[in-house]
Amino acid sequence: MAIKRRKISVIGGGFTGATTALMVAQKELGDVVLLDIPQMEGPTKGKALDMLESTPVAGIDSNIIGTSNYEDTKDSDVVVITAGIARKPGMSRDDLVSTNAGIMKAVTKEVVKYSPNCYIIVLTNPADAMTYTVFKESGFPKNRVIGQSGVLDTARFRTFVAQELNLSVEDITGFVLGGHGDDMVPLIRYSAAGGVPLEKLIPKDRIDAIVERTRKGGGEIVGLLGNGSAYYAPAASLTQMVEAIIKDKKRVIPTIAYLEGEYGYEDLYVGVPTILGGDGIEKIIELDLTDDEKTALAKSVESVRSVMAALPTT
Ligand SMILES: NC(=O)c1ccc[n+]([C@@H]2O[C@H](COP(=O)([O-])OP(=O)(O)OC[C@H]3O[C@@H](n4cnc5c(N)ncnc54)[C@H](O)[C@@H]3O)[C@@H](O)[C@H]2O)c1
Ligand SMILES: O=C(O)C[C@H](O)C(=O)O
Repeated sequence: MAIKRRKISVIGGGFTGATTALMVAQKELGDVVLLDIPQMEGPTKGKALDMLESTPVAGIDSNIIGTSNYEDTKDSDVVVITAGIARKPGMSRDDLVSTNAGIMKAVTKEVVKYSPNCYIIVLTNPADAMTYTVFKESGFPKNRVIGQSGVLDTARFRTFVAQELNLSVEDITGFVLGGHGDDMVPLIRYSAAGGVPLEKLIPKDRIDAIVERTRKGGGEIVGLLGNGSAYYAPAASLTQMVEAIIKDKKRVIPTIAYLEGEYGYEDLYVGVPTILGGDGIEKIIELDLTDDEKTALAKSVESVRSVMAALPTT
């Protein structure tokens, strides 16, 4: 049988969706379908065509189409959900919960109908609660519903550490645990520059400042943009996750994963280190935490649970 290209659908053709479609295509991970609501069909088709016309210049053989018809997403290998509203200055991600939960339910029904075997990556905020909503609505096994926050939060942390030390971003590693909110938990003990623990390289007050900036990293961009939220780094993060699945890379990266007892929590989607490969979340890595880290994680989990309590019940 002929080998076919992979198919990646991106639901929501706004800032993050369109940027993700382009980045995924630029890595030749497969053919890309960008879908938005019928009222946005023209702009969605226009963005996709514009991207497609960049492919000869870039030397890329990925087809890219824009649509509002879910039939075009049929048999996707990976579906990325970015549909929904984004916050504006003065809002928290949690303010988006009821609107976006409704959108998640509607979108998930269609995604599952046309791609019953796909892997779903959820970006829409509040991301932990939205990933949970998609999981419940899809009926998929937990390894096939994955949320994005940790790659982005860790990327922000790595950026700030690299700036602080004037070192290559490539050599900085880190992990951010917990919910995608202002009380996320950057794990300093597991962060390093070229293998050297950060605590040996950066004074405590500077580390604390970097942790604080990382926690508020989304808000920093929202404040600067004035009308929307970050999309380049989020799209790059989604692209890394799509690549990990499509190429079965078995990357050790933080994702929003469903916990069934890991870290002491049940029936909850929250950010933890995972192995992401050809079967989605193949493993959750349980790190030993100090009492302080456990307390910080508990506080972050509490925030996620309070957002989940606001999820519509029907
Ligand atoms: N988890 C993260 O790290 C992270 C990072 C960035 C953005 N986000 C979130 O991702 C979401 C999208 O952000 P954005 O900047 O792309 O916003 P955006 O407003 O630019 O795009 C959202 C798009 O979704 C579309 N949409 C709305 N309802 C839809 C539906 N039912 N079906 C299909 N499409 C629909 C809109 O028409 C719009 O084009 C927001 O909720 C934002 O907060 C999360
Ligand atoms: O901050 C936001 O609202 C968007 C996203 O979650 C981010 O962290 O950039």
